[in-house]
Amino acid sequence: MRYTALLMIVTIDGVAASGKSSVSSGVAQALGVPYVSSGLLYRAATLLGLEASLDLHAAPGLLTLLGAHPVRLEPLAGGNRVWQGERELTDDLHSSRVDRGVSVVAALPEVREWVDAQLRALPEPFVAEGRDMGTNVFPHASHKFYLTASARIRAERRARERPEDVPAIEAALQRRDELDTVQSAPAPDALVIDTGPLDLQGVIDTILTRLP
Ligand SMILES: Nc1ncnc2c1ncn2[C@@H]1O[C@H](COP(=O)(O)OP(=O)(O)O)[C@@H](O)[C@H]1O
Ligand SMILES: Nc1ccn([C@@H]2O[C@H](COP(=O)(O)OP(=O)(O)O)[C@@H](O)[C@H]2O)c(=O)n1
Repeated sequence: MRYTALLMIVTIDGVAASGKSSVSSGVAQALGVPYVSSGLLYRAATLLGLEASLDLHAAPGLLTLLGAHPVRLEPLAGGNRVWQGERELTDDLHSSRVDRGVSVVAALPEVREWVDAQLRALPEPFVAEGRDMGTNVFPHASHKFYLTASARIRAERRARERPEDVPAIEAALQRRDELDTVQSAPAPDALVIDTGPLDLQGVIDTILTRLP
C-alpha cells in the first residue's frame, strides 16, 4: 500500500467495458484508497425506474422515486456496493435490461445532478471512474486517465461475464457508446490508454507508474 495518495483524486474514465471498474479497483487497492463507480448510480436509478414501470425519459417521476427511497453508494476498494435502505441493489445492476435503459436515464440533466451531488460529497482521497469524472465532476483531479479498446475486444471480455454472444454484446456496447457520446469526451489533460494490447495488470501498472 502506498501512502502518497492523501487528499488526491484520480479519475479513470472511458467507454463501456473498457476496464474502468477493474482497473480502478486495482489502482485503488494499490494506493490503499476507495474507488467510486459513478455508473452504478446511473444503473441504480435505471433499475428502480424499470421496477416502478416509470417512463425512463421523464426526470420528474424518477427524481420523486429517488427522493422518497434514497440510494447509497458504498465505495470500497475491492468493489462498490449500492443500497436502497436495507436492500442491496448491487447484483441487479448489470443485467441486459439495465444496460439497455441506462443511457436514456443518464441523458437526463436532473439525474446527472443527483449523481454528481453524491460523488462530490465523498471525502478524498479516492479513485473515481465513469465517463465525465475528469471533465465535469472532478475537473480539479490531480491525475486523469481515459481507457479505450476496440468494440470487439471489449465485447469479447464482457462475453465472459454475460450469457449473450460476442456480436450481440458488441452491438449493444456500440449503441451505448453512441448514446453516451455527449458525456464521454476525454479530459484534455487525461492520459488516453488503449487497453487492447494490455492485460489488466498492465493497465493498472501503466497508471501506477504515473502516480506519486
Ligand atoms: N486490459 C484488460 N485485459 C483483459 N481483460 C480486461 C482488461 N480490462 C478489463 N478486462 C475485463 O473486461 C471486463 C470488463 O471490465 P470492467 O472493469 O467491468 O469494465 P468497465 O468498468 O469499463 O465496464 C472484465 O471482465 C474485466 O476483467
Ligand atoms: N460518469 C458516468 C458514468 C456512467 N454513465 C452512464 O451509465 C452507464 C453505465 O455506466 P457503467 O460505467 O456502469 O457501464 P460500463 O462501462 O461498466 O458498461 C453508461 O452507459 C452511461 O450511460 C454516465 O453517463 N456517466
